[in-house]
Amino acid sequence: MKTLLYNAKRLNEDGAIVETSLLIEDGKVKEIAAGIDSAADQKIDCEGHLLLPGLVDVHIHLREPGGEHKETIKTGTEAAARGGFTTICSMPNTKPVPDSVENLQDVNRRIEETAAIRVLPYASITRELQGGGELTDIPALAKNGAFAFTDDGVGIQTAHDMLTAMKLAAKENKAVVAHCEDNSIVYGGVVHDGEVAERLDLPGLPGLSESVQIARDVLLAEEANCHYHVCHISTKESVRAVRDAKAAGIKVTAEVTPHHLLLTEFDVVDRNDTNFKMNPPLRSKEDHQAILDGLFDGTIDFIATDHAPHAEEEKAKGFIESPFGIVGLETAFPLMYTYFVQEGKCTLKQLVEWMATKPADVFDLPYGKMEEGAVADLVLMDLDNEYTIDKNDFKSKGRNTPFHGWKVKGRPVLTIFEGEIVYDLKKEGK
Ligand SMILES: NC(=O)N[C@@H](CC(=O)O)C(=O)O
Ligand SMILES: [Zn+2]
Ligand SMILES: [Zn+2]
Repeated sequence: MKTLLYNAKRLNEDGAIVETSLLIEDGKVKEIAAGIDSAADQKIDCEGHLLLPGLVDVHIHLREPGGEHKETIKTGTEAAARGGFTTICSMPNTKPVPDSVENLQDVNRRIEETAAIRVLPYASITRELQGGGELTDIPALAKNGAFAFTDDGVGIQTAHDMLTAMKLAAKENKAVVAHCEDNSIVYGGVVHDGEVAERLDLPGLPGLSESVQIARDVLLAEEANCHYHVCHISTKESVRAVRDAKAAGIKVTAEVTPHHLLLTEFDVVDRNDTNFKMNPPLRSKEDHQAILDGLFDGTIDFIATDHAPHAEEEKAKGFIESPFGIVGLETAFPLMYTYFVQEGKCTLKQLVEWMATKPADVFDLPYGKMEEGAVADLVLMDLDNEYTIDKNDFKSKGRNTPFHGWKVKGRPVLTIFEGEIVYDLKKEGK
């Protein structure tokens, strides 16, 4: 089976946009060159749009099994494809938790049956995602399809448990991926512990609960010689701890979310708008500047959405009672393109590195690059397509976004996974 994508553009080595065509054969990129004139079973006119490697997101929540009213593997992967993603890694805070080989195999069976794109599932570090207590059988889970290990949603509370997990994961050449939160200094917080918490009279979540675990964990990672990856980094001190650890040669990497790059605590203005409630919370202006600096100097390696869908009735319970989390898969690229690339904060090449190449490289995945011989995971972006984000338009079941109504430019129009079309904007009649 051959597919020819013609009349397209691509980014060259220097980040310039040049004319191209691309030939797919049997699910792989066969040739990338201008004016390929080959016989093909299918020819697609790219209408001058930009071909990029399919985006990669190593931090998303699919909710299946156990939370199908929030999202399913089907709806979550359709949302991902619509957002231009072809590889996503699913977090283990499901019911049941993938904390045994049997449960992990069940997740993989479901993925095989219903996923629109590639899903690589995490297994948990602890039984039932308790952040401590009994650890899972990390060697067995590693040998049976765990992408990496995490208790995302909770922090690992003791150094002993974290060290044991890291030593086991390192032996299997797997990463430990950490939601960093020391429960002893969280104090029931729901927004950043700062000016806005006081103004809105909401309990504050101190940045220290995150950074103190990162500072601990980088030393444990050094001892265990383990790849340690920090989820959704959000504070100045956290960035400093990662920067210092990298300088010391420790195998640490970190991700940041689009919402922490685009918003601060001052965007939380309404005590009832829980679309601004997520963990970690939107932080101070100083923290925001530090994560920008960290992303630009390479301390923070890439962007991940932390797509966390919740049902509307759950999010309607107010700032104290509602669950933490917002969706992100369908808005990440347009938001980052509009508010970073278009505003001259970064180049398009940098954005593609942060959203495709680097997350794949950090986890040794053979994706995230558009090159001959690679799996044909591609996205066609219409950089001139202007529209308004509408939560009611999402393929995700989640409507919990703080970006509803934002004007954006740049939109995936066609997503190709292993050589097959998995999303086509034209079919939406847009
Ligand atoms: N980020 C969130 O606010 N929520 C996530 C959990 C998590 O990523 O910690 C969720 O599963 O809803
Ligand atoms: Zn988390
Ligand atoms: Zn998460």
